[in-house]
Parts: sequence; structure tokens; C-alpha cells
Amino acid sequence: MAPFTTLAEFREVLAAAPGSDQFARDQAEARNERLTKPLRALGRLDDLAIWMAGWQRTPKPTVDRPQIAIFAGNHGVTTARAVSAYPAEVTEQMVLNFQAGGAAINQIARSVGARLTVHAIDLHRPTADFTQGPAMTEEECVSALQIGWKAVEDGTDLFVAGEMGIGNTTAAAAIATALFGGSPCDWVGRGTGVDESGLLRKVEAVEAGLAVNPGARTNALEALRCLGGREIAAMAGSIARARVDSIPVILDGFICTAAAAVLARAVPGALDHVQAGHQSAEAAHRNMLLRLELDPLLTLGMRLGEGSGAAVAISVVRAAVACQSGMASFDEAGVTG
Ligand SMILES: Cc1cc2ncn([C@H]3O[C@H](COP(=O)(O)O)[C@@H](O)[C@H]3O)c2cc1C
Ligand SMILES: O=C(O)c1cccnc1
Repeated sequence: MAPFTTLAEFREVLAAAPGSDQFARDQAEARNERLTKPLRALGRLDDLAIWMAGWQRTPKPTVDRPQIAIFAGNHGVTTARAVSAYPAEVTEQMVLNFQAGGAAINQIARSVGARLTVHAIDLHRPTADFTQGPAMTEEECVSALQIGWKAVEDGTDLFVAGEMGIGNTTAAAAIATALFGGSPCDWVGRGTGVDESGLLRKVEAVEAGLAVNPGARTNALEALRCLGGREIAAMAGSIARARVDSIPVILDGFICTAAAAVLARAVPGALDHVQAGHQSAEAAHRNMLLRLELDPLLTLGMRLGEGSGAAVAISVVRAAVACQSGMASFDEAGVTG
């Protein structure tokens, strides 16, 4: 059972999470300095390895059991405001595709040796249209957070949260506007590829959403409840669970980062266990990462979601820990240091 039944309790549980292990980081750094390579010659991979060591509380971190959890949800705003280039039924059709193994994320997950779990949340009951009032009641939002919380499997040593939800770049842009300020134009983008009039409808939807949900601007969890969707709340719940259990997380693109941003704004330090896997081609993603002081591992022009960018970055983190944990020291190899 998840240890919270209200948004306030969720916040408290997250705020009580322990930090990373300084002793393990120091040990990892000392080990790293003895490995058969010029000092810090692996650049960001060395930083990643030491960061992984701190969260896994060992100088020899692993990526043996990575998990990718995809959460799916539908949004009232999608049909009410025609904010996507695709119809809402694609959400459920793609869930079937994930289950059959036919989506991009299935192939990437297999290629990096990650377990993939799929969590469809109430697809036949879209959230309420956030331009008319809150997208979710507190009960609905908490229930989605709990689904994310419970989705993180025991033994996972690296976690990725992915999403599927037609219209969710509009929800993510609305959350970003509420959390970071500025105007909706700063945060709205093309998503699946809307045209100019689609872009305008997205901006207008975000404007209306903020106007009817004034609490969203002053309280991050209210922003999630009023403007988010079930899959976005579930991603936030899973990233919070990973924080509490000291499991390192790789963030995916625009929507995943918006879910994470809610946690960062609710509790300082809530994203200490997170790396940005990639910078999405969705224009505002770069800005969101800058605001969160996250430096993406990859920039591949991807704008898919499903956890796909983060899944590709699993191989980068795995390469980092493979060197940290598998390399010989100068002494062991008889190399002059
Ligand atoms: C076939 C298909 C597969 C997808 N996989 C992820 N998304 C991505 O597109 C959606 C967000 O874009 P928007 O806000 O424009 O609807 C999300 O479902 C996201 O995961 C997909 C979208 C489609 C059409
Ligand atoms: O950045 C993403 O993850 C993204 C961008 C566009 C559409 N779906 C997802």
C-alpha cells in the first residue's frame, strides 16, 4: 500500500526521503581515481558513476535490472479543444501496441535489456476538461499517484517513467506555465505535429486552464491535480517512490519532465536522484531543463515520449557504471599511475 492518502501526505512522505550516501560517493571517487585511465578521462561518465554510487550506496554501482514503466491516461481537453494532431482513441490503441510489442519503446527497451511494464489508467474515463475546472479531484489525483508509486518493482536499479496520452503536451505546457510563469506561448509546442491553428488552440486552452484554476500557480500539487492527467500524476508518483527508495531515475522528454517539475517545486531536493536522459525536440523542453538545472545526456531530436529518450540513455548510464565497477586499478593491472 502507498503510504499516503492525500496530497498533503504525499508531500510529507517525499519531504522525508533520505539523501544520497556521501560515504559511498567518496569511496566511489577514490576508486575512480585509481582506475586505469587518466584522471576523469571519462568526463560526464565519471560524474554519472559517482552519482549512481551515492544513490545505490556502493562504490561499485550496477545497471542490471533497469525498469521502464509506461503510464497511459486520457485528457478531457483533448477532445474539447482539439489540441492534438491525433484523436484520443490512439491512447488506448497504443497501449495495445505496447502490450503486443509493436511500439518504438518495445524495441528500445529490448535493445537496452530493460523490463517494460505498462499501466493503463481509466482510459475510458478521461480527466475533466481543465479549461472548465480542475482536471481531477484530489481522490483521482491521489489514486494516480498511488498507481505510479506501486509500479516501481523491487530490485530495480535504474528507473524510467514513460507516458502515452493524446493531448498531454498541452497538459504539460499548462503545468509548466503554472510552475515557472511566463506566458503559455513560452511553453506550448507542436507535440505530435499540430499546425498553426492547432498551436493557437493549445495556447488558448492553457490560458483558459490557468484562468479557471487559480490555485495551480501557487501550489505545485494543485497544478498537477488541476491541469495534469492520470499518466502525469502516475509518473510523478513513481519518480517520488524512486526518490524515497534511493533508486536513480532517468527522465524522458517534455511531459515526463513536467511531472518531475511538480515534485521539484513541491519539495526542494526531490529530483536529486534524477538525470535528464535527453533534450526533446519539443521546443520548451530545453527551457524546462534549464529551470530545473538538469543537463540532458543526449540530444537526438527525438519527440516521441513513451520513455523512449530516457530508455536510449540507459546505455549511457550502463557504460558509466560498467567502467566504474569493472575496470582494473593501476595496481591490479601493473600499469604505472
Ligand atoms: C501513434 C502515436 C504514438 C505515440 N507515442 C507517444 N506519443 C506522444 O504523443 C502524445 C503527445 O502529443 P500531443 O499532445 O500532440 O497529443 C503523447 O501520447 C505522447 O506520449 C504518441 C503519439 C502518437 C500519435
Ligand atoms: O518530449 C516528449 O516526450 C514528447 C514530445 C512530443 C510528443 N510526445 C512526447
